[in-house]
Amino acid sequence: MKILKFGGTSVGSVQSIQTLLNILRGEVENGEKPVVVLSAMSGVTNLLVAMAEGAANGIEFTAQLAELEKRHFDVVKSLLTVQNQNPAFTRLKIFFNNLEDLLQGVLTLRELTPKTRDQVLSFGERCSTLMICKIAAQHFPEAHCVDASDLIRTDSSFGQAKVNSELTEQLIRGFHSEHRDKILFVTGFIAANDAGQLTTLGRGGSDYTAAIFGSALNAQEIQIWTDVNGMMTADPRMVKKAFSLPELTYTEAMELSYFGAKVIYPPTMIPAFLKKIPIVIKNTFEPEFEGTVIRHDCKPSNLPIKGISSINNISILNLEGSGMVGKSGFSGRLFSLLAREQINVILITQSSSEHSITFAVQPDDTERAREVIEQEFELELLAKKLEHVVIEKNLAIIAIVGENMKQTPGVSGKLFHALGRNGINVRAIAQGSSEYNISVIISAHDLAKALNAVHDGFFTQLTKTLHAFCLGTGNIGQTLFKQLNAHSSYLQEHNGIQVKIAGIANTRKMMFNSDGISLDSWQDELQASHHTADLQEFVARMKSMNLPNCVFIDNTASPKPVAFYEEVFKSNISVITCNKIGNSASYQQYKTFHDAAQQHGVDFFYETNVGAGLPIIRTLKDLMNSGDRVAKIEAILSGTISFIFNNFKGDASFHDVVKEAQEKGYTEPDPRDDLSGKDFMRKILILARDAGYAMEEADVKIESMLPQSCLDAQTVDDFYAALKAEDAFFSNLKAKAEAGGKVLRYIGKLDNGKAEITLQMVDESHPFFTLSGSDNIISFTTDRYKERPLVVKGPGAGAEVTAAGVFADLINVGA
Ligand SMILES: NC(=O)c1ccc[n+]([C@@H]2O[C@H](COP(=O)([O-])OP(=O)(O)OC[C@H]3O[C@@H](n4cnc5c(N)ncnc54)[C@H](O)[C@@H]3O)[C@@H](O)[C@H]2O)c1
Ligand SMILES: N[C@@H](CCO)C(=O)O
Ligand code: NA
Repeated sequence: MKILKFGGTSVGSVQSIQTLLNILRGEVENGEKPVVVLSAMSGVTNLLVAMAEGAANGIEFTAQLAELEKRHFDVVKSLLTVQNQNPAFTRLKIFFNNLEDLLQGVLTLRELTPKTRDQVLSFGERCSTLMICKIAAQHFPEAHCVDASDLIRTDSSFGQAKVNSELTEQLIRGFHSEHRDKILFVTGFIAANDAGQLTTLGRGGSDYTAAIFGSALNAQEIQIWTDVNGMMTADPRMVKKAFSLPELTYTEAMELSYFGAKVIYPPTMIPAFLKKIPIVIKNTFEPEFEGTVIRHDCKPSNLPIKGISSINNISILNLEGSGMVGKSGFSGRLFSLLAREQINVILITQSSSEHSITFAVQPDDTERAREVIEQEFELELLAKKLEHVVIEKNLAIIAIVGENMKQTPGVSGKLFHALGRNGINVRAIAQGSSEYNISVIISAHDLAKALNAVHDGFFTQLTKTLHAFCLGTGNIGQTLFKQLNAHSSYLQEHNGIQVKIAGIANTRKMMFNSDGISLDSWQDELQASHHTADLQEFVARMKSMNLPNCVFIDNTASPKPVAFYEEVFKSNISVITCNKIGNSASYQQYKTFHDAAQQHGVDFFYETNVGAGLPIIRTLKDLMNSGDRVAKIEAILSGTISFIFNNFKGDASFHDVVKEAQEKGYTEPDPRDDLSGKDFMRKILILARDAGYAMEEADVKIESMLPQSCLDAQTVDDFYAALKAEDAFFSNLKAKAEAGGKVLRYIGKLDNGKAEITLQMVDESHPFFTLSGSDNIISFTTDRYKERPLVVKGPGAGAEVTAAGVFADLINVGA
């Protein structure tokens, strides 16, 4: 025997009622004679409340009553044959007349007692059940309408009546045994006291009705038909990646939905829980979907948690003072007081020093809680054994739930890591020793970010989403977007990583989208954006969007973004940069950035600062972290100059080769930065600092390869003109090298803390002789790589390899 309960939306429209009939047909064809429990049509209970409360305040209800009638009559007209309509209209009309009389009474007396209110509300379920039973009878002649107020006995606590379980079960069993051949359609939510006066069962009342019937009749299962796909891993309005859970234990269901349950209200399920009757939550609007089964014996799962629940607005009250230290009975007094005042305490924490107690309540209860506490503990306050109650508002609770966390170390670590890494401050923590639930209190402002970060952290089989804010849409920036676009589905499938570009800015415009800017149309969108670029605002927006796994990417060659790095780190946002200015300005600044990133637990990646995408920074870091010591670095680290020397052959002009290097995207936006040695100097400086030397720019000796006239040029155009005029100078240089069977090489060296860059002519015995294209080469001589150095070599400039390096840094964020 099964119980099928249909909620408001499942009986709310002609279409959903047709689905309901199909679901029922499936059961009947399997030989079932289910008990069907029904809610009021969606929106009807609220309408009844509004009418009743309105009437108590002298407000007319005729129009609302007409609306109520119409909603039911429209269904009757659509789903009952003409000859069956009149009897249904007559019966419904009697209900509406009774309701009207009642409301008229309320209007006249201007008074709405809880008892009358229950009577008014009962019409929602009574009308829907009558109507649906009549419709069902056309298909199933054994349909039989049952008013649950004849069977469920309660006390007289109107609005939230307590069920007399023993008597009720007797009545239900007796009734059912006489109607075994019937399909019973039962009104949810309503009951009656011993005097036969109507009562209601409170929140989740129809689910409760289903559980009461299920328990009384020892049902094999209780199906709860609603409008969502079962219970989910988190609130789907805040966590887009939330997914439906196939199975939960009763305890998990309780814990998960304790905080702001939407799907079911588990306390109502206790009768089913006690008898170990499985509860199946199904979606009327997607009946094939399996939904969630809540049962006693779930299949083992290897996930440490089942889901994350949350309450989006709570307050906490903090009590401190010597008066409670070592004093038994203090918390007893406190919490009995709150219970007496019907103030629901959502969460409690107390430190083992017993000096303070913190507890969470609904915002509406906050002030009253303070008042009653300060009254109750007036003497302690006067004697200064207790401080005044401190209230904090605008907080939220996030809780991870699952029976698997019991005896599993590392679960709380994961939770706090996800929160900490995203800069979410934890105000209070609670974990019961049953280990089913770890709850933390955070700022309400951080809730969505926290939920997503924690969800990503625990459900790693799902995609992890990185939110990137990118500065610079030039050579590198554009290429990065192209690569991300081309590679996004692979990344998602194979690495479980999704990159959303949440912000883009260049020197002219900026734009934002927390759902991710389209990488097909970003150029048009940026062009059309009404936001004028403003770095300060860009950073402020990035912070206020408060997205999880957030990364700031600097693809500019400007010092301006660098001024914001520290602030960005302090906001727990990682920084990736191909811009060398940040790391190569003062050592103090370099150190500040590294310290700030470390202190805030975020990443600072800049692989492309040296040798573009070649693994140079990473290699050096690994050497250092594993306890090696760098004795010497020798390197060619200008892709531009490499390219120039490798192509400056025969009768090629130096000027033309430089132009070509720029066109190929090897040079800095201003090629003088390459040819003056400045770009190389920055790289040597960054390597030296990463190798542990607190060096400054002035400590790097640079032998310039440019004649003074080129260095003096004001603009890039002037520079090219000067270069052209100096063609003979470079041709001579080349001839001299060639005459000796040598090539020109611009080589940097870091030797025991001394750095220099020199122009050399090397013969084929030199390891750097055979370099080609835009290749960089770097050799690390270290304590461990002493005899033969560790060498990294390959193309060290160009948009593709640089963007690829930024891309790789991005994928490693948070790894
Ligand atoms: N080309 C390479 O091989 C290579 C290799 C490694 C590193 N890099 C570095 O990549 C960076 C970018 O080089 P590029 O060739 O793409 O330069 P680019 O001139 O083509 O593009 C720079 C972009 O930055 C934007 N920009 C500049 N100042 C800005 C500001 N204050 N706010 C917002 N946006 C700003 C510009 O609008 C432009 O879109 C440089 O720092 C360079 O050193 C380049
Ligand atoms: N302009 C740089 C780009 C790589 O940092 C070079 O030529 O090496
Ligand atoms: Na590199």
